[in-house]
Amino acid sequence: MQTNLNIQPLFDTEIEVLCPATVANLVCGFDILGMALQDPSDRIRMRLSKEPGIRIQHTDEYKLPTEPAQNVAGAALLDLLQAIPEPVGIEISITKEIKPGSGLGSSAASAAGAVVGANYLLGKPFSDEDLVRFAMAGEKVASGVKHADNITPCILGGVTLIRSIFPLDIIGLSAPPLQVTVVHPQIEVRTSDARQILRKEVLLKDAIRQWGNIAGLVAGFLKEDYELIGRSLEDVIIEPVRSILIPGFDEVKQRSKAAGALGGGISGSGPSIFMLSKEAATANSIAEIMKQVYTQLGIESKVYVTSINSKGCEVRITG
Ligand SMILES: Nc1ncnc2c1ncn2[C@@H]1O[C@H](COP(=O)(O)OP(=O)(O)O)[C@@H](O)[C@H]1O
Ligand SMILES: N[C@@H](CCOP(=O)(O)O)C(=O)O
Repeated sequence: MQTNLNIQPLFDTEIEVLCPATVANLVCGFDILGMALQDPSDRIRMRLSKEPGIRIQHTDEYKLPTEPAQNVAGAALLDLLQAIPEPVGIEISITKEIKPGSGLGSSAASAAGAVVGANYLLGKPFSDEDLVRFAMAGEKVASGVKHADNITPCILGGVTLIRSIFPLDIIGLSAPPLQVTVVHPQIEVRTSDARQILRKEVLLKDAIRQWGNIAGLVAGFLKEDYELIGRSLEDVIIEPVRSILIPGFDEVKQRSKAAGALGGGISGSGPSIFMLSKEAATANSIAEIMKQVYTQLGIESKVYVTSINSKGCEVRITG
């Protein structure tokens, strides 16, 4: 518990938090790189209560657990509440547009949005780093391990690099304007499953290639060098294993690149696939290719043509 916190609870205020989807890994940066998207987003309505405890409701069809310790938002809030001296209650109602198991940071959106909202209602006693730490307790519930590559861009917006989680070291990266096309084939890949199939050891030659790509991608963002970004979007470690779980992956990637995409790959742990491009017209052509691939495979899909969200979770007073 932190004893010197300045807590000023807003008991009579109701808020809504807009929580953006995120693309983790950015192909080569497993667990360390991520970016927030303009679309889709979840919404969380929240208020404080004088009756201690966390009460969770869902207004969507996903039948997610409402028991706080099993819901990622609840787990993150339990961690946050342990850090404050006075017991308070929190009531939250979650409306998900980011389907769980999508690879678009569905779990992170709930965990991040819940702690951003609670911090606002408590008079903002916590730093962004504190909020990332609390929200990681939610990711542990969803995937079995703490990782901050979705949580951080969801809270801060933009493109972020997590140099380390213990101790937490976050670097916000500038990036040139980019169009992002995302396809979410309507199959579920749980992050916990997609982590279990990964090899535990990496060949040195693959590690060297991956380091080159991560460094190249970060340099490409900072230098606004689209060609460098494109050629660094390569993953020789995770993608060869996980792409097997995603029907149509190779075709989407190959045809999107032929249509002018800078590059792309699996979004988070999949099954969503994202592609980056410079021009809006290219992003729209890629969307058509993605739809075609999944129509031909007989798999329902949802396609988003969007861009980087620079704000992260946004709080609005509703009552
Ligand atoms: N509020 C919540 N939002 C999303 N997923 C949740 C929530 N609470 C618990 N979960 C669980 O987390 C898992 C989804 O997380 P994950 O597999 O990481 O999906 P995603 O890749 O979309 O983030 C599911 O098992 C789901 O039941
Ligand atoms: N680095 C994690 C990211 C998981 O992202 P999600 O959107 O699938 O939850 C991983 O690749 O396992």
